[in-house]
Amino acid sequence: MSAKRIPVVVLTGFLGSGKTTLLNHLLRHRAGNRIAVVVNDFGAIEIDAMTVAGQVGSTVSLGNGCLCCAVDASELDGYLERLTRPSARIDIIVIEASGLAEPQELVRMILNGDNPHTVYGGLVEVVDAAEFEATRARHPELDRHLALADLVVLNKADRVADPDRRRLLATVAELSPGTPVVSASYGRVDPELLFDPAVRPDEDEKARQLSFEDLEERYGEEEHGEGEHGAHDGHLHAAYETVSFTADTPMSPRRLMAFLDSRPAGLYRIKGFVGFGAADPAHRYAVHAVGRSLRFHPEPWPRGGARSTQLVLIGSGIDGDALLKELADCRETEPGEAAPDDRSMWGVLRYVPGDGDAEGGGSGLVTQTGPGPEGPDPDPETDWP
Ligand SMILES: Nc1nc2c(ncn2[C@@H]2O[C@H](COP(=O)(O)OP(=O)(O)OP(=O)(O)O)[C@@H](O)[C@H]2O)c(=O)[nH]1
Repeated sequence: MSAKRIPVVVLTGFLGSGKTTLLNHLLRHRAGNRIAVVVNDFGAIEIDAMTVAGQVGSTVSLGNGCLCCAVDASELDGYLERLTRPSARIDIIVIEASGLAEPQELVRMILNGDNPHTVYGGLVEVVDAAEFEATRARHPELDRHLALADLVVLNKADRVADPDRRRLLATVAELSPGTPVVSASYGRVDPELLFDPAVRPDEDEKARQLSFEDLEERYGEEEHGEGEHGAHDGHLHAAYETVSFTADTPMSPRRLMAFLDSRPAGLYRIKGFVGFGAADPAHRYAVHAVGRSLRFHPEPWPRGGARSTQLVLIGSGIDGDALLKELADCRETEPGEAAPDDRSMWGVLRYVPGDGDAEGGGSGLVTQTGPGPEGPDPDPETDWP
């Protein structure tokens, strides 16, 4: 059998490190390669799948739950089987793991799969340069994620000063000796790093990458100890709770900003889309909170879909029900409560990145509608009010 085997690359990294951003960059610069994407969202609403969808023909979503603990690995096997049919003409498959996934479990699933048309294409670990040290202090297990990586992308380089970036590069090099590390902003890495045959494992390169046996040796029993959370003990997601919020009534910009300003420290990640009704009828606002940073990206509403707000909140030690109630209270109480010409959107617009801070082609940024915020625009990434 001489049919080419399709590399399956696993893209991992802690919550909000920039995996979807990097993936979208790759999809925009794929140099003729046909890429299939498997997205593993954590949360009942598949925000990541929605963000990637539209960029690529073959996006499949594995839905709610952590792929690393998929009891039913056959769902992934089924997708891989479909994606590797010759009629799909796929050159490379990228699995974007949830921000709480255990990379070794994913790698194990791929190495252990019996699909003769795929080959493990390596693990890309995305690191958030601005959050890395604090995240590592909370989750020392991230060190071993780095140790497994075939390529580390130190992302959000724009958010750290050069000496800090150099220190981080040195730390990553120590944790993952011999692994190539590139720093990037908005995931803008050279796609060749993933697609180049030099990175693709072929028969001779097996020695360089992990084998199933290596994994079993390193992580075999230790990862599967049964405890309070069953087989998930020690997994990042065991400590996190995810809640999903949907509203068909527009959100009040003022009340939503008050909610975001006072969000609890444990609420590490918020992502989704917000509709502000009459305050900006033409756009929905993609929202991303990662740690204390907050961003809104206005984009035209997709045609034909319902104009609803959809948010996923992920945190540790959070009271999910209370947060959902608070969010429900952020809905407009009267239709058209926030008008386009009042100042209600100013709080939101402070967190829309400026031109010099775009993610590059196709990020969907638009110019601000209505009057801009007064005074100089603070750096929305660092200036938490
Ligand atoms: N300043 C800055 N922001 C970035 C960079 N890369 C990504 N972001 C922003 O970080 C936020 C999270 O990015 P995503 O790509 O959604 O992160 P993710 O890892 O897919 O998130 P999860 O799937 O929730 O784990 C978004 O607001 C991005 O625009 C970067 O290099 N610099």
